[in-house]
Amino acid sequence: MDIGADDFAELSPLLEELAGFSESGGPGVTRLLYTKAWLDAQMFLAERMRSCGLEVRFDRVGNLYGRLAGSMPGASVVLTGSHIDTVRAGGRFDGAYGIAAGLLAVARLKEVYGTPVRPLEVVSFCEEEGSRFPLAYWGSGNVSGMYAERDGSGIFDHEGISLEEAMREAGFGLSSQPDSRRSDIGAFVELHIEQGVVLERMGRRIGLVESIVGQRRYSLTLSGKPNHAGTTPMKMRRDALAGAAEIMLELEERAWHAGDPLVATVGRIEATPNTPNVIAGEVRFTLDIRHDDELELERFSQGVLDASRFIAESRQLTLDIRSWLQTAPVQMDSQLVKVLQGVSAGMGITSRRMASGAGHDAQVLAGICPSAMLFVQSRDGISHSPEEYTMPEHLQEGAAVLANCLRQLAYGEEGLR
Ligand SMILES: NC(=O)NC(NC(N)=O)C(=O)[O-]
Ligand SMILES: [Zn+2]
Ligand SMILES: [Zn+2]
Repeated sequence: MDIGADDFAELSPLLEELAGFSESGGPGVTRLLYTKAWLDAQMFLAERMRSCGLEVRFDRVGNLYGRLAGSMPGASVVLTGSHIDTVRAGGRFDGAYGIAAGLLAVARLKEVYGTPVRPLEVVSFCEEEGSRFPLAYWGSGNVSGMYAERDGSGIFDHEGISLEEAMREAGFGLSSQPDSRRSDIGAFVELHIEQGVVLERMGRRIGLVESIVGQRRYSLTLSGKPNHAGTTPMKMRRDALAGAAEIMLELEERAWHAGDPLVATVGRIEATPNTPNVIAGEVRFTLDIRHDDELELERFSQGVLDASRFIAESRQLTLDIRSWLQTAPVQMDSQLVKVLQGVSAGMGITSRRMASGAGHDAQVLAGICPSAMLFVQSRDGISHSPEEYTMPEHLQEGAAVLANCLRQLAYGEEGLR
């Protein structure tokens, strides 16, 4: 008998508990890499994994694993899970859902079917969003080899704390801890909220992700001359904030012109000294650019950077550009997508193949093992916001589909390369 949505009544309370691990003050959930809220959440999950009878371990960068050993010697691991970090003032489902559902799914499989053939693991990746440090996928990237632990040096957060320092402060980065890099994973299945409106509009319950967009992220620093707002005539100004505004509008206009699926965002801006009666001497801001075609993505990004240089020069500003994320669009494993589709259909649950405009750990894991993703609906497509919401019945249904997929992958003698 298949596991069903009713087996996951504990899911919403677990997500509620996880949402409690947040920087205080709200709104929404803020759980940035290696902060106290982050560490408390990982420790809470570790305890929960232990109480479900899983073997628990942290790796060197702070990824947390719960493992159910398999009976076949040397068999590759079937892995599920997602990321524990959030954006600033994010929702309670992005990332946390895939971990909570994965944990309960593995626990339920253990209860119902006992020891699997292949080892079954749930992971709580330490970081995916790129919200604290100018770097994203630190967790899965250390697993895949996209990053090495030493890449944490020379990367600083807003307050000038290095990634390396923050990692050590949280109790990681020790040579006694297991190396993060893995080569024993046979398949990765990540369950996540859609964060868009496709499923809701189409009236489908499960999204089967076929591809994930490519991304570019940059930090731009424009420098001009801070000066008095009252005594400096307009023609004598070198106003970094006005220059930044012009670049932002140029970016937006180019993005409109390029059309779907190109999207471009300036999500963060900091002006110095950020005072009403001082012309801004320096402005730092970010660019986030995405497309499902690598050539288009690269062409658009270079065009925007050239235009930004031109704007800076014409305003006598200096421009420093730092590129800190470049990911190519990634296809999910077609065989695995078929497995997920078959399981959904077998449970009588409607599904739809789709692309993801959000980045995910699954795109990083795809570099080392067959990877695929399941989506559930997001109310009104809202995410990266305290308003993020998915109905409990949808959450539970997604967990049940995940559990049955994991069962197919880990409890059969065949099916994995
Ligand atoms: N699922 C996500 O929200 N991912 C986000 N984070 C990364 N790293 O892409 C994003 O911005 O799309
Ligand atoms: Zn996110
Ligand atoms: Zn996410």
